[in-house]
Amino acid sequence: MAKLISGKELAARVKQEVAQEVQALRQKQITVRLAVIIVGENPASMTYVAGKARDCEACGIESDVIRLPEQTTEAELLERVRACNEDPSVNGLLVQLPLPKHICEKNVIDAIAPEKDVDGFTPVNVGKMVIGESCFLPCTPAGCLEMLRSTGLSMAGKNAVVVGRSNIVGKPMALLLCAQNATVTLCHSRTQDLAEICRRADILVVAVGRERFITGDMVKPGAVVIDVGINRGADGKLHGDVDFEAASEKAAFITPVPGGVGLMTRAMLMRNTLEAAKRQRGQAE
Ligand SMILES: Nc1nc(=O)c2c([nH]1)NC[C@@H]1CN(c3ccc(C(=O)N[C@@H](CCC(=O)O)C(=O)O)cc3)C=[N+]21
Repeated sequence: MAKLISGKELAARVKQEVAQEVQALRQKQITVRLAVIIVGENPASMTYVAGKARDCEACGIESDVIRLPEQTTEAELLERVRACNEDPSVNGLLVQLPLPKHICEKNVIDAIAPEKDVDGFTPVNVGKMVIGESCFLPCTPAGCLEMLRSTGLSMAGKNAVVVGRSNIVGKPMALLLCAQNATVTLCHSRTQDLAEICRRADILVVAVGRERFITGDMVKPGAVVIDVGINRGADGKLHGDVDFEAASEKAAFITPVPGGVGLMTRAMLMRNTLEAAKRQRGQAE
């Protein structure tokens, strides 16, 4: 039976550390602030943004949620982004994705000042990550890495399989695992013999967005399984991409959904926001 990697416990620990540092900064009259821009009323996005605002409060980080209507034009949104870039009281800035179809996500991400890009989505931060320079790591893969570290197992030389090649999760996850000296295989919708490849994985990270995509027979006995999926099932509940019950019988460690990677994503955002404030402060001095 697999041990559970609790996103709840790990995220609480990270947030506790962030809260302590934020408090120490406050004693020096330094505040930490995150601006979150959300366009439209996608219910999932609204839930995530509410969660981020709650985490900010728990960490003593000031949060500004800027809610814009669905019909907001790209030019109007870009103007908001620029205003946040120029506002010295804003340390971290993120624009919740997905954006309405009439807005080009690339143009919006490109407009975010890299030093405030706490999502790690701008080309500058992505490029730095690729070459191993200090940067803001994207929150979801960074959270997965923390969960892997929490097992105490070494990643060096292990077979790591990442299923899903999105810019936000799969691709950066593969790079981070590579930096940990794992042997990485990045799989996607065109991969042949996916089950075969998954069965060789000592570390299996899944981010495809399909309920029960990974079945029990695809999990190697003793593997560490990280489930990034968040799917609203026909039962109205949240499910990951992994058949949790079946995979639990094989894996040594597994993350739950809910209560797993999602909570760590938010905790990493808090850490990045604190880091942004410290770096900007360092620049000002
Ligand atoms: N610019 C941008 N940055 C993001 O970081 C970003 C984004 N856009 N778009 C969407 C994805 C998704 N994401 C999640 C964050 C928290 C939970 C989370 O807290 N999940 C809880 C449950 C939440 C619920 O009840 O729905 C859990 O898994 O236990 C999930 C998903 C951030 N994303």
